Amino acid sequence: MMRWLRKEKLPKQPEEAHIPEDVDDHPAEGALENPHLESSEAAAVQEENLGKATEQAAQQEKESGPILHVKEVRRSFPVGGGEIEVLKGINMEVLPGQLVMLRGRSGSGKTTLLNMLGGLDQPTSGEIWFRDQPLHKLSDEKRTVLRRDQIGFIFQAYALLPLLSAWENVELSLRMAGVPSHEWKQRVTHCLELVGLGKRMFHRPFEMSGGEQQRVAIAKAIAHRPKLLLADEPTANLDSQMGAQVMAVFKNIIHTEQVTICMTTHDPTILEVADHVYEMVDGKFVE
Ligand SMILES: Nc1ncnc2c1ncn2[C@@H]1O[C@H](COP(=O)(O)OP(=O)(O)OP(=O)(O)O)[C@@H](O)[C@H]1O
Repeated sequence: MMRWLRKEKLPKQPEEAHIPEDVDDHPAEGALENPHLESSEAAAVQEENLGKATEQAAQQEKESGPILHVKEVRRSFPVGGGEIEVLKGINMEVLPGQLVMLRGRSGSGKTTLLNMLGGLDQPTSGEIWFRDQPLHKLSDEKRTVLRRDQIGFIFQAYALLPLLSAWENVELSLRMAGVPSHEWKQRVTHCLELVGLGKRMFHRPFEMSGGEQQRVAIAKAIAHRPKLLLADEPTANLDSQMGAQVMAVFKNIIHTEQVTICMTTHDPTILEVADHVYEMVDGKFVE
């Protein structure tokens, strides 16, 4: 049976993450009560313990070396009778729990590199390691499995199915990732609440702002608990306030979901939230 979500039982967002609260005062239809939160005191203890556990997990991950290691990567494409070299010797490391940005002008090669970090494409030469997996050598099949299990993607244009509600969009990604159906309800609720959309769960994309749609896309991308989230210009279609909200969600999920984020951007105003910025010029990183 469906129940109302009582306000005092909503999980708190960390203060530093300015994720907007839903303005709608009506509780979300079908939202779940959390049976573990018997009182506000218990909730506070639970939250504190969770915080400690996630910090420890993040620390352990950090100590275990990079999640991505890119060595001398080059990528050429055949064009006309010749070839164009788009990536010209890229080296980078991404540590677990980092928010890393690739910044550069249009055509500098950011998307080409991001596609390779996610195993959508392979380098002409060089190496890309995802943990102990050599993405540069894996077959299409193995890269597909790795992507499905461990990587989430977010695009500039949200990539939501327009006739499905926010809830159904997120649920669909769990179905596709092969997550057991008994986990869907709790996980979809959790992910949508995490991105500040607990009261927009049953809206369809056209009933939401661009920023809200992008936050649904984030919930969808993290629902199957990927280790790595790749985002191609996730704030490009948003105004500065909505862009800042998306960045606040990113900072938040790094801690709560132990995810690592690598994103491309043109936007200089969001660079300050990055742990590391790689500046790309004509297929190379510059200082
Ligand atoms: N499959 C391909 N075949 C030929 N050229 C390609 C191919 N993919 C990318 N390129 C070229 O590589 C260059 C870099 O493209 P890429 O999309 O990586 O740049 P970008 O920095 O992400 O640009 P933007 O910010 O506009 O998205 C461009 O000149 C593009 O035309």
